[in-house]
Amino acid sequence: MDIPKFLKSFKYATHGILHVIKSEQNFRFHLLAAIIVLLASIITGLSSFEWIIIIILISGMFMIELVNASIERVVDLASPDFHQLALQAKDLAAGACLVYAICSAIVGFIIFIPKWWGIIF
Ligand SMILES: Nc1ncnc2c1ncn2[C@@H]1O[C@H](COP(=O)(O)OP(=O)(O)OP(=O)(O)O)[C@@H](O)[C@H]1O
Repeated sequence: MDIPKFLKSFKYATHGILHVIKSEQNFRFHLLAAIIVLLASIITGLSSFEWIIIIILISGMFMIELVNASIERVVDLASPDFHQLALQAKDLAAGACLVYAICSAIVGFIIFIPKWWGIIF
């Protein structure tokens, strides 16, 4: 196994994540939302299964935002001028992020609302 090559791939991946944090406002918003959800999870007290769901949802959101940012860059490179297919590629990727965000919010409500219900009422 080529260990230096393996370690370099971590370096490149870290560069990609740092770049997207610096350049993408949406990613920073999701980072803030993830911190709030993690704090709420700690304060609320979740089961192991619920923690697994929350971690999958948060990491999934980051993954899809990274893929979306990647698609945006490839589209800008391939089609700097207006093109209907460029528009569709970017809108489809943005749509994928929206579907996942809505799904995550619904699952979050299903986990948290019953736990908070007893505290609030
Ligand atoms: N080359 C293009 N041809 C046609 N439409 C485009 C093109 N580039 C962008 N668009 C349209 O403009 C929208 C916004 O594109 P933009 O590149 O600004 O991405 P964004 O979603 O605002 O993300 P970011 O703010 O991170 O750049 C796209 O979703 C698409 O509808």
